[in-house]
Amino acid sequence: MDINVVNALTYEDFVQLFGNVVERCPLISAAIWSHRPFKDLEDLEVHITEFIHSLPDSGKEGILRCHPDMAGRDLQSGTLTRESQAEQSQAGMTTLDSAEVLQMYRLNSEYKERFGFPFVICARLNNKADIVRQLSERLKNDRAAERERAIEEVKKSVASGYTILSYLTFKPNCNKLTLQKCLLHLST
Ligand SMILES: NC(=O)N[C@H]1NC(=O)NC1=O
Repeated sequence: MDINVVNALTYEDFVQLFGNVVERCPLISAAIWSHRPFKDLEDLEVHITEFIHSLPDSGKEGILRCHPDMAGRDLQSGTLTRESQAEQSQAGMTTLDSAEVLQMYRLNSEYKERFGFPFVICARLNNKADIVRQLSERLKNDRAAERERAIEEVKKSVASGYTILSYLTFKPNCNKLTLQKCLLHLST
């Protein structure tokens, strides 16, 4: 896997490719571009999660507030990003019945009222039952503990099963030349 192509990207192409690795937070990729060259894609993921970890509480809460609710209005109105749409769909959020949609709305509303940021979970690692259970259980946390718990879920979305490479193959609408250049080199 040739990481040199990623390291050679202009910051414009880098942000276009990786800008939504953290939902609706392109600033993070724009910032870690300064840390290239990356040893490999795992090193790139580590830089992203370390940047998040280094933020003050207000910055971490800002990242959380950029996440759309699970089964929320963005899903209902079709305004989720491509990544979120796939993640929420995979977790069963697109096949809820009306009672389940109402339950998620009520739990999300209670959560946001209590914490001032939305319930965030790595949807790809959870199913519908997990999400409802975690939302109900995490409502009982204190604010500081829940902020850190939610940020851990964001980091799981960046690292674990969701490698940056799978992200790369996932974004066909980004700059074709950049993507083809990356995939050609990264797959060798
Ligand atoms: N609220 C929330 O966790 N939203 C995000 N999580 C995820 O995996 N996809 C999303 O849209």
